[in-house]
Amino acid sequence: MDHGPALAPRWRPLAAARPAMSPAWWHWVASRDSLTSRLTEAGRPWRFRVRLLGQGLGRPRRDEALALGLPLGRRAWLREVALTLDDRPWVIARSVAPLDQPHGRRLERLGERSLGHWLFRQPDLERGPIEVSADPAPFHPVTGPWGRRSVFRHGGFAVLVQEFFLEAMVDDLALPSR
Ligand SMILES: C=C(O[C@@H]1C=C(C(=O)O)C=C[C@H]1O)C(=O)O
Repeated sequence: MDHGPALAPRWRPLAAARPAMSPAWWHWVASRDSLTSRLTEAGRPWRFRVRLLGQGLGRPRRDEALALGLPLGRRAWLREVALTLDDRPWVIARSVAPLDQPHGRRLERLGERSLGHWLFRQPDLERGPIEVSADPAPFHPVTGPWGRRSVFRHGGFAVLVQEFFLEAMVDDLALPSR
Protein backbone atom coordinates (compact mmCIF):
# COMPACT_ATOMS: atom_id res chain seq x y z
CA MET A 1 0.00 0.00 0.00
CA ASP A 2 2.94 2.32 0.45
CA HIS A 3 4.09 3.06 -3.10
CA GLY A 4 7.20 4.95 -2.21
CA PRO A 5 8.10 8.35 -3.61
CA ALA A 6 5.67 8.26 -6.56
CA LEU A 7 4.94 11.81 -7.66
CA ALA A 8 1.86 13.30 -6.06
CA PRO A 9 -0.76 14.47 -8.56
CA ARG A 10 -1.08 18.25 -8.93
CA TRP A 11 -4.59 19.02 -7.65
CA ARG A 12 -6.50 22.14 -8.64
CA PRO A 13 -10.03 23.39 -8.09
CA LEU A 14 -12.64 21.92 -10.43
CA ALA A 15 -13.50 25.34 -11.88
CA ALA A 16 -9.87 25.95 -12.85
CA ALA A 17 -9.87 22.76 -14.90
CA ARG A 18 -13.16 23.48 -16.69
CA PRO A 19 -11.70 25.27 -19.73
CA ALA A 20 -9.52 22.24 -20.50
CA MET A 21 -12.33 19.72 -19.95
CA SER A 22 -14.87 18.58 -22.53
CA PRO A 23 -18.56 18.80 -21.52
CA ALA A 24 -18.77 14.98 -21.63
CA TRP A 25 -15.99 14.70 -19.06
CA TRP A 26 -17.40 17.56 -17.01
CA HIS A 27 -20.55 15.44 -16.66
CA TRP A 28 -18.44 12.73 -14.98
CA VAL A 29 -15.78 14.67 -13.10
CA ALA A 30 -18.04 17.38 -11.65
CA SER A 31 -20.83 15.03 -10.53
CA ARG A 32 -21.36 14.99 -6.77
CA ASP A 33 -23.69 12.02 -6.54
CA SER A 34 -22.62 8.37 -6.43
CA LEU A 35 -20.08 7.39 -9.04
CA THR A 36 -21.01 3.75 -8.37
CA SER A 37 -24.60 4.47 -9.47
CA ARG A 38 -23.49 6.39 -12.54
CA LEU A 39 -21.05 3.70 -13.63
CA THR A 40 -23.63 0.97 -13.07
CA GLU A 41 -26.12 2.87 -15.23
CA ALA A 42 -23.74 3.93 -17.98
CA GLY A 43 -22.14 0.50 -18.12
CA ARG A 44 -25.35 -1.46 -18.76
CA PRO A 45 -25.62 -4.28 -19.80
CA TRP A 46 -22.09 -4.95 -18.47
CA ARG A 47 -21.80 -5.91 -14.82
CA PHE A 48 -20.38 -3.36 -12.40
CA ARG A 49 -18.01 -4.77 -9.78
CA VAL A 50 -15.66 -3.34 -7.18
CA ARG A 51 -12.36 -5.22 -7.23
CA LEU A 52 -10.37 -4.78 -4.02
CA LEU A 53 -6.72 -4.25 -4.96
CA GLY A 54 -5.41 -3.78 -1.45
CA GLN A 55 -6.21 -2.35 1.94
CA GLY A 56 -4.47 -1.88 5.24
CA LEU A 57 -2.78 0.49 7.60
CA GLY A 58 -0.25 2.82 6.06
CA ARG A 59 1.12 6.30 5.90
CA PRO A 60 -0.80 8.59 3.55
CA ARG A 61 1.17 10.57 0.99
CA ARG A 62 1.86 14.17 1.91
CA ASP A 63 -0.92 15.51 -0.34
CA GLU A 64 -3.40 13.01 1.17
CA ALA A 65 -2.45 13.88 4.74
CA LEU A 66 -2.76 17.60 4.00
CA ALA A 67 -6.20 17.09 2.42
CA LEU A 68 -7.37 15.40 5.64
CA GLY A 69 -5.55 17.71 8.04
CA LEU A 70 -3.62 14.70 9.30
CA PRO A 71 -0.15 15.16 10.81
CA LEU A 72 2.48 13.85 8.37
CA GLY A 73 3.49 10.32 9.23
CA ARG A 74 0.24 9.57 11.10
CA ARG A 75 -1.00 6.18 9.89
CA ALA A 76 -4.46 5.78 8.36
CA TRP A 77 -6.61 3.09 6.75
CA LEU A 78 -5.84 2.87 3.02
CA ARG A 79 -8.13 1.19 0.47
CA GLU A 80 -7.41 0.77 -3.22
CA VAL A 81 -9.98 -0.58 -5.65
CA ALA A 82 -10.72 -0.86 -9.33
CA LEU A 83 -14.27 -0.10 -10.42
CA THR A 84 -14.86 -2.46 -13.30
CA LEU A 85 -17.49 -3.10 -15.96
CA ASP A 86 -17.33 -6.65 -17.23
CA ASP A 87 -14.00 -6.85 -15.40
CA ARG A 88 -12.55 -3.96 -17.40
CA PRO A 89 -11.26 -1.26 -15.01
CA TRP A 90 -12.91 2.06 -15.79
CA VAL A 91 -11.83 3.79 -12.56
CA ILE A 92 -9.04 3.20 -10.08
CA ALA A 93 -9.62 4.62 -6.63
CA ARG A 94 -7.69 5.10 -3.41
CA SER A 95 -9.41 6.13 -0.19
CA VAL A 96 -7.74 7.28 3.02
CA ALA A 97 -9.52 7.25 6.40
CA PRO A 98 -7.94 8.56 9.62
CA LEU A 99 -8.00 5.95 12.40
CA ASP A 100 -8.83 8.15 15.36
CA GLN A 101 -12.48 8.56 14.45
CA PRO A 102 -15.70 6.56 14.64
CA HIS A 103 -15.80 3.95 11.88
CA GLY A 104 -12.06 4.60 11.39
CA ARG A 105 -11.69 1.00 10.37
CA ARG A 106 -15.13 0.80 8.82
CA LEU A 107 -13.53 0.50 5.39
CA GLU A 108 -11.88 -2.70 6.55
CA ARG A 109 -15.20 -4.53 6.56
CA LEU A 110 -16.38 -3.26 3.18
CA GLY A 111 -14.62 -5.92 1.11
CA GLU A 112 -15.93 -5.66 -2.44
CA ARG A 113 -19.01 -3.70 -1.51
CA SER A 114 -18.83 -0.16 -2.83
CA LEU A 115 -17.76 2.52 -0.38
CA GLY A 116 -20.29 4.70 -2.17
CA HIS A 117 -23.24 2.52 -1.27
CA TRP A 118 -22.41 3.04 2.38
CA LEU A 119 -21.49 6.71 2.14
CA PHE A 120 -24.57 7.78 0.18
CA ARG A 121 -26.83 6.07 2.69
CA GLN A 122 -25.63 8.40 5.48
CA PRO A 123 -28.31 11.08 5.92
CA ASP A 124 -25.86 13.71 7.13
CA LEU A 125 -23.28 13.06 4.44
CA GLU A 126 -21.26 16.11 3.41
CA ARG A 127 -18.95 16.21 0.40
CA GLY A 128 -16.19 18.77 0.25
CA PRO A 129 -15.09 20.54 -2.93
CA ILE A 130 -13.95 18.37 -5.85
CA GLU A 131 -10.39 18.92 -7.01
CA VAL A 132 -9.04 17.70 -10.33
CA SER A 133 -5.76 16.49 -11.75
CA ALA A 134 -4.56 15.57 -15.22
CA ASP A 135 -1.68 13.59 -13.71
CA PRO A 136 -1.73 9.78 -13.49
CA ALA A 137 -2.65 7.91 -10.31
CA PRO A 138 0.55 7.60 -8.28
CA PHE A 139 -0.58 4.32 -6.78
CA HIS A 140 -1.23 2.26 -9.90
CA PRO A 141 0.44 2.01 -13.31
CA VAL A 142 -2.60 2.92 -15.38
CA THR A 143 -3.35 6.10 -17.29
CA GLY A 144 -6.43 8.09 -18.08
CA PRO A 145 -7.62 11.61 -18.82
CA TRP A 146 -8.69 12.88 -15.39
CA GLY A 147 -8.38 12.24 -11.68
CA ARG A 148 -10.47 13.82 -8.96
CA ARG A 149 -10.58 13.85 -5.20
CA SER A 150 -12.89 15.05 -2.44
CA VAL A 151 -13.36 14.52 1.27
CA PHE A 152 -16.62 12.96 2.47
CA ARG A 153 -17.71 13.59 6.04
CA HIS A 154 -20.57 12.34 8.17
CA GLY A 155 -20.77 12.69 11.90
CA GLY A 156 -17.19 12.56 13.10
CA PHE A 157 -16.07 10.38 10.17
CA ALA A 158 -13.98 11.64 7.26
CA VAL A 159 -12.56 9.85 4.22
CA LEU A 160 -10.55 11.20 1.31
CA VAL A 161 -11.69 9.53 -1.92
CA GLN A 162 -9.45 9.78 -5.01
CA GLU A 163 -10.77 8.48 -8.34
CA PHE A 164 -8.85 8.23 -11.60
CA PHE A 165 -10.83 7.67 -14.80
CA LEU A 166 -9.05 5.28 -17.14
CA GLU A 167 -8.55 4.81 -20.88
CA ALA A 168 -10.81 1.73 -20.93
CA MET A 169 -13.69 4.01 -19.95
CA VAL A 170 -12.77 6.46 -22.70
CA ASP A 171 -12.84 3.61 -25.22
CA ASP A 172 -15.95 1.81 -23.95
CA LEU A 173 -18.05 4.98 -23.71
CA ALA A 174 -16.47 6.64 -26.75
CA LEU A 175 -15.66 9.67 -24.60
CA PRO A 176 -13.38 12.53 -25.72
CA SER A 177 -9.74 12.09 -24.86
CA ARG A 178 -10.03 14.86 -22.24
C1 LIG B 1 -17.66 7.35 -3.30
C2 LIG B 1 -18.07 6.35 -4.04
O1 LIG B 1 -17.55 5.08 -3.86
C3 LIG B 1 -16.82 4.51 -4.91
C4 LIG B 1 -16.36 3.23 -4.37
C5 LIG B 1 -15.08 3.08 -3.86
C6 LIG B 1 -14.69 1.87 -3.06
O2 LIG B 1 -15.51 0.92 -2.96
O3 LIG B 1 -13.56 1.90 -2.52
C7 LIG B 1 -14.11 4.07 -4.12
C8 LIG B 1 -14.40 5.17 -4.89
C9 LIG B 1 -15.76 5.53 -5.28
O4 LIG B 1 -15.86 5.82 -6.66
C10 LIG B 1 -19.13 6.50 -5.08
O5 LIG B 1 -19.69 5.48 -5.52
O6 LIG B 1 -19.39 7.68 -5.46
